[in-house]
Amino acid sequence: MKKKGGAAAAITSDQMYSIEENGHSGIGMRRFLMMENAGHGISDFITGKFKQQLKNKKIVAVCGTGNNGGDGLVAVRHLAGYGAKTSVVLLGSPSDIKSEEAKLNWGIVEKMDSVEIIFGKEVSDAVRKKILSADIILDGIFGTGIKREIKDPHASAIDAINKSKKAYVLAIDVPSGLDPNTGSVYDKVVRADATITFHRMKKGLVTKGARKYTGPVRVEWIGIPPEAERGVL
Ligand SMILES: NC(=O)C1=CN([C@@H]2O[C@H](COP(=O)(O)OP(=O)(O)OC[C@H]3O[C@@H](n4cnc5c(N)ncnc54)[C@H](O)[C@@H]3O)[C@@H](O)[C@H]2O)[C@H](O)CC1
Ligand SMILES: [K+]
Repeated sequence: MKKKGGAAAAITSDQMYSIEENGHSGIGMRRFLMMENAGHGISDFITGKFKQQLKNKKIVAVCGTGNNGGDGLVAVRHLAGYGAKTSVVLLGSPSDIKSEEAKLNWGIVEKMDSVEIIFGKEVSDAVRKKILSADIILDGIFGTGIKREIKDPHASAIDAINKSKKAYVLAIDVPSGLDPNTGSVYDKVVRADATITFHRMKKGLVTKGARKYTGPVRVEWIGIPPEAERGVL
């Protein structure tokens, strides 16, 4: 019998997108629900790791404008409820946010006084300081959607995360900069303390050498019915 969660069960990003689409369009398990489960899974991981002792802990979600960033937005919303000092750094402008589900979650955090929001197309000194002073960093820059060379502001954000000496860094789905299919590094990559990946293990996370970027990897089921895998796996 093949071991679930190991290399044998790992899937590609294309397979993941097909499963997601089958779940969304075929079964009606909508993407915003998947994102909610992903974000709650991240929050649950952090509350478990810190034994719910999050009062006044500085948590910074560094988010791109794709759905990896959207997962980060959901996570900070949950974590704000535990008394953490939560911030979102959006690498881009709110009008660049791509999907409906990520826009929906941006609209919510925008209305929360308990979440500080910083956005822009450059990593300013203030943003760098914010990242360096964090106790916990959620890396939501790139997930399965990564393509092409990494430039600023993403490159500087990855550098700032890697410079942090004290923060616990949790990679959302994939450490940003790691190819989810091959495990090769684009130009730079987040060095995470742990990674939480969704639905199934991704091939790139179990390649030789990936572990130094991923840390231990947890696979989190996000409510996509197993039936959505029919015809894909
Ligand atoms: N089924 C699931 O597992 C779910 C996963 N979720 C999360 O969604 C991401 C994938 O989201 P997507 O929007 O497709 O891609 P990314 O967020 O990874 O990509 C961001 C965005 O950035 C663009 N881009 C790619 N490479 C670069 C680059 N080098 N420089 C600048 N910009 C770049 C790209 O075009 C994208 O638009 C997955 O990892 C999960 O975290 C969902 O929440 C729900 C279900
Ligand atoms: K990521």
